[in-house]
Amino acid sequence: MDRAVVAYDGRPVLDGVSLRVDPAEVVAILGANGSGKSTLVKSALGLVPLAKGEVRLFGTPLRRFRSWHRLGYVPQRVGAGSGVPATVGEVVAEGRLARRGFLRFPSGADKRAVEEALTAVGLADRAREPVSVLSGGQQQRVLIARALAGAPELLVLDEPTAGVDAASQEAFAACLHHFVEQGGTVVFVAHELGPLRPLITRAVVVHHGEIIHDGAPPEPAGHHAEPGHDHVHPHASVEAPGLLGSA
Ligand SMILES: Nc1ncnc2c1ncn2[C@@H]1O[C@H](COP(=O)(O)OP(=O)(O)OP(=O)(O)O)[C@@H](O)[C@H]1O
Repeated sequence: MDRAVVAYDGRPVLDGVSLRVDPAEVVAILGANGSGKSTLVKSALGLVPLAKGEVRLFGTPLRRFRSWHRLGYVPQRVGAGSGVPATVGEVVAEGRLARRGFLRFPSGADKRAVEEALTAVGLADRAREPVSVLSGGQQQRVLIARALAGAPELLVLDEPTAGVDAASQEAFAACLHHFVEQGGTVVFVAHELGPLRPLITRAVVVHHGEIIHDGAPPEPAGHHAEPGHDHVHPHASVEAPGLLGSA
């Protein structure tokens, strides 16, 4: 994306942001609440219009981009179980639609892709259950499986681990690791890196609609690593000055 400007009701929320992601990168988009992280990701996918600037996906200007099967998107905190009752397997199968077209019945390859995606997130045995009976973290894993089922090259996730139980966070980290090993590219929004920290190759910190750091992941503050430090500072690692190195 090049000099992207996004405004809601005339109020700028992204202020001329330029960002390029190359194949095989694992990029964490960090920043405080309301800094513009979700808006950055959504505008990069054409879900929010740009007031100025340009977005290219896989080198193609957004308005001409049609290869949506090349990317998988997991939105922020949308309960997979909200609204229509659906089973885990049905939700994940939606992830195949961009590949198979809406009017054809699922092929053997579609069914295998759904099974593999559910296995990757550790929910293979839950396919026939209604999504609504799963925990929040498990529902988030269902959405990740839905994105993986389309066999994307690029996975974009908005706060995949926010409010997610530890087991789901670990399952997600393992599945991301596998995806990256297979040559996948990942961009995700996060408040805390947690078990994802070892996977990321680059951190982009957004502050008031601008990128204020792009490079090495910020180190956790020293005292946070001390045993016995148990109270939570969700944004401390990205808000505290001096944690971002010399950038
Ligand atoms: N659809 C919208 N209409 C109006 N204002 C919006 C809309 N979406 C987001 N905003 C505002 O734009 C700013 C940036 O929001 P955004 O969701 O991009 O931030 P964020 O960094 O992802 O925050 P969070 O960590 O809380 O998800 C916030 O002030 C938010 O209130």
